[in-house]
Amino acid sequence: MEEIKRLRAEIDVIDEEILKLLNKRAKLAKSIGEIKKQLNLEIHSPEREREVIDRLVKLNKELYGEEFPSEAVKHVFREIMSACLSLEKELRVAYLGPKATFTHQASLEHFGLSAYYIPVPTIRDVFVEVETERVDYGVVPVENTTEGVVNYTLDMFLEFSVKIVGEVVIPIKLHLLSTSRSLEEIKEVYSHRQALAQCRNWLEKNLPHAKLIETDSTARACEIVLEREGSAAIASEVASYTYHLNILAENIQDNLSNYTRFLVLGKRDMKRTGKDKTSILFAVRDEVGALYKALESFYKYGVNLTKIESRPSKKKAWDYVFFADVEGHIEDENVRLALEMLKERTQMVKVLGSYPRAITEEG
Ligand SMILES: O=C(O)C(=O)C[C@]1(C(=O)O)C=C[C@@H](O)C=C1
Repeated sequence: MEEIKRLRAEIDVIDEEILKLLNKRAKLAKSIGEIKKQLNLEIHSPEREREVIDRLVKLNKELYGEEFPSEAVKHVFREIMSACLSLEKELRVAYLGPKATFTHQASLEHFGLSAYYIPVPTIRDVFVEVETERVDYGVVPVENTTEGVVNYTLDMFLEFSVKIVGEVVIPIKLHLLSTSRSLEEIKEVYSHRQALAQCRNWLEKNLPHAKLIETDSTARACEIVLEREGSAAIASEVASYTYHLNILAENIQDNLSNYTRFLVLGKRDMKRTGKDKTSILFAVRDEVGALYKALESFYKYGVNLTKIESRPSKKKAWDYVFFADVEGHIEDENVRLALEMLKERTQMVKVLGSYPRAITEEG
């Protein structure tokens, strides 16, 4: 016990030191904010934030052998910079709500707890908020490892001129939430279509007679469940706290490594960080080998194509557009040349954005 007391006293001294340094850091950030305002510069600098995190994770590995986990370094500094930024400017972020959706969780992970979050009811509304500059950023889901692409999000890029300025990838852990305490009482299960689909096998095995009802979001399912006895929602752990629901069963998704990718939308071009991705939209001519010729542009300049999706153009029947992700930034020479060639070989090319790749557990 004496030993614990002594060690805690040491921790107290360190905590005070951390606190002192945090306040010193906040003051410096405020000064940077004032200079940026005078010079009319963009206050939020995601490129700088990325640089800070990358540098510290590297130091943490090289100097300290990750005594403090690098994953935690990312989270701690995410929050420190979120708080410092809030002293310079209020960052407004719209996301596909309501509160406690996975998009909310992804937004918090990307912008930290100190941003001002605005839940909006539909993916289209997120695009509208960003396009009309009522918010600085928007966050929408775009694809899931089990269920595939969120077509609705891709289609919005045909209508709006917002840019992709970032991406967030989070593991999706789905739980069965209810006001009831036992599985036997559950007659109805509410959730978003994709969440219900992701738990198909578990539901067939454990609740074969329950009625499955689709809702607009996992969070909306929780709101309904609060008012209906004998019902359960499939939603996140954050939703269980937010709506004060019991977790009846944990991790019920069929595929245990289930991830969703979200896009961060904004209005400006992002600077090159060296770990970037570029998303493009293109339409090919109606002729033999058109897609082959288009994709040859990437092959010729050694640009790695990480994803390609086709969607109806909505202009003409059987007319398609392609959404593609490539590695690199539009200012990288090989990406620039590949896009020039792509423009010559297609009907239309629209760069949706070059942005820093998601910070994942692998780094
Ligand atoms: O370096 C800056 O430009 C700052 O404003 C400071 C700081 C930080 O806390 O490190 C805060 C907000 C920016 O988005 C980036 C970094």
